[in-house]
Amino acid sequence: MQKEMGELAAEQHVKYILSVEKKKDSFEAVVMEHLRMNGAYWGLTTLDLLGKLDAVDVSEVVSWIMSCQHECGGFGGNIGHDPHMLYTLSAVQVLALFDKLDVLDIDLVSNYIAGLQNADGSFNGDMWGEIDTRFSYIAICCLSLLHRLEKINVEKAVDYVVSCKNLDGGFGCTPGGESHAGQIFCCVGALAITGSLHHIDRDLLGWWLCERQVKSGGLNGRPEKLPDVCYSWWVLSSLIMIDRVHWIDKERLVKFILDCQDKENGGISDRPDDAVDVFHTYFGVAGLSLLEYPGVKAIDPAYALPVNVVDRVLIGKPKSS
Ligand SMILES: CN(C(=O)[C@H](Cc1cnc[nH]1)NC(=O)OCc1ccccc1)[C@@H](Cc1ccccc1)C(=O)N[C@@H](Cc1ccc(O)cc1)C(=O)NO
Ligand SMILES: [Zn+2]
Repeated sequence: MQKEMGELAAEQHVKYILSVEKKKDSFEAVVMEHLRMNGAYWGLTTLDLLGKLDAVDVSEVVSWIMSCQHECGGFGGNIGHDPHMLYTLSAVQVLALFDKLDVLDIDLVSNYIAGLQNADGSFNGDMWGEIDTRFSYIAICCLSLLHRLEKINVEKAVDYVVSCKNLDGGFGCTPGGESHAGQIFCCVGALAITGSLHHIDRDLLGWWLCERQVKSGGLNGRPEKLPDVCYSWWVLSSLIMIDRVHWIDKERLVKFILDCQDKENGGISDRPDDAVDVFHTYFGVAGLSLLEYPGVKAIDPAYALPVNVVDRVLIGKPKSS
């Protein structure tokens, strides 16, 4: 039956995610081939948020993930692809989802990440040396999940992130870089995980963030830009971490996300009537989770993983025998 506008077509989105996992020759699969490790994280976290992670073959996914690991400890975006921070975090996050972190040589992976820190506290994305606050977040999030934060200089890592704070209260990818919602998520997330949120002016940054909401209810990434579902994550998770989420209209944002669904074939697009993809399906469902939408599991705004997964990994529970 035709669902009225304001409903999450959860079963359709589950079917869509499972279909993308299967199709190897689709346009999306080819375009995203080098990002396949990220795609696994987006798709599988969506399934878990919708309570359907048991629909996948764990051992098949785990062996594929491990076949992407290099002897240096880092993971590539697909089999045979060069290792990079981006894919290493996604691999760790997926293994955490499955409660399979014990398949990892934890010290090998954490030495790979720690080896990418520079003297000024910043991080390179890989051996080619691109520096970006994205990689500060990835290093801190990953090492926190692996209980190996002591392998890096956390104080210098925090100092570098703070050095990227702008006069508008936001953060850029390097010192002096323009404020952008994605970079703000990375910097706020890194500070949240290291217990360093006191460096943030919550009202100033909260104002910049709540100004991202446009009349349609959607959020954009920078002033004057179009709204985009993935910013429902980058902006919203940042607002929640600094306790200013009440400054936006949550109902209208829910409506914007629901309007971006393809309710027949499943999937969520960046804005209404655009083509759906796994990336925006994940960030749409994750956004609804942050908005406490019924039927969606709670997600942790800093770790971008279901709360029950974060609790299990950080607090740890005796492994079920
Ligand atoms: C690499 N990438 C992006 O650059 C997206 C593109 C986009 C989607 N909607 C609007 N633009 N942008 C993006 O993730 O921006 C958020 C962001 C920017 C900087 C830092 C962190 C997050 C997306 C993939 C994508 C490409 C093209 C179209 C859809 C998805 C992506 O992998 N984003 C990564 C974060 C990221 C962002 C930028 C990068 O250069 C690399 C990685 C992520 O979300 N990991 O979980
Ligand atoms: Zn987007």
